[in-house]
Amino acid sequence: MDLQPILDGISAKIRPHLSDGRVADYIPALARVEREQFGMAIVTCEGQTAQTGAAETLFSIQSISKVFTLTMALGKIGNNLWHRVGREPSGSAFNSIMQLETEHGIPRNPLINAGAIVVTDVILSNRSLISENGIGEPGYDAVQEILDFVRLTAHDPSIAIDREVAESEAAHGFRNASLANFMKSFGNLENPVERSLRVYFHQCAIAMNCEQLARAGLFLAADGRDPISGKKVVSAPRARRINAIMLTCGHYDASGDFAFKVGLPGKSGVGGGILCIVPDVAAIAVWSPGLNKNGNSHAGTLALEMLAKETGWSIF
Ligand SMILES: NC(=O)CC[C@H](N)C(=O)O
Repeated sequence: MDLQPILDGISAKIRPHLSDGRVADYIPALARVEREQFGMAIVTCEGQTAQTGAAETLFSIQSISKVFTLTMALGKIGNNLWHRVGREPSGSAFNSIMQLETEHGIPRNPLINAGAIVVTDVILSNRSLISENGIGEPGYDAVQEILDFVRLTAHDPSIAIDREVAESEAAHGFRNASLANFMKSFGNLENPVERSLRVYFHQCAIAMNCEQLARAGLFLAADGRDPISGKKVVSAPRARRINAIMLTCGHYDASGDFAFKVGLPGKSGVGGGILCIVPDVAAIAVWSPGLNKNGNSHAGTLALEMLAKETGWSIF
């Protein structure tokens, strides 16, 4: 299938929709991103690539980082993760605190903020790297390990953290701090709250473009093995399960709607990006900063809907 004309067509059709939605404004670094931007990139399991629009413009991956940290945490503690975080859709906003009280500090799933903070805590407690003098700021190593993992899967060592975004996440992260403190009170965080939050804020602030993101997610489309390098990232059953969680939980309280419209596992972030997996076929990344009321990219979702329709790609 020739993907380039399909992407070019979507790019033209999406234009009138780029002014819909609102750019995330909880931190200044995201609030000043120009809304009318759109980029999309596809990498197939056979190594074919196609891209359109601002596919090389860096954006803040935000919650899309939760897919990479989930993969890492499962690699470290396997199914023990499920004692500390569930795998059910939450049906509520990404930063909701409500369910945590009735569910005793166990977040519904790893792709909402509370769940991702637990996942971060697992990474912190099970770091592979030890700082040079062994007594350095322990959080530093976990941040570096997450960044290294993303660089490895994307095959791009230039990927970096936007320090300004990371700092303002911390300066404005009152809601995330409440989630973390609440979970700590139930004994579901092993590390000091500030340390887990620091790592979480830094993973959200990783800056990537659509090309890099699609490449980084490709192992999830190919049974956990990077089909281009041949390197195994996770086992096939694990890749299948990460995809299942993306499908059911990747768009917060709009996960059902995304499955209905697009029919593929996907993970969104408030930076306007979405990573989408077509099992056995391709990984797709789309970016447009205008968000719908659920905090998911408005034009990005629409573009994926168009792509699914035109290619027939769906898991259903
Ligand atoms: N949905 C998101 O992308 C949320 C990430 C954001 N940094 C937060 O923690 O609130």
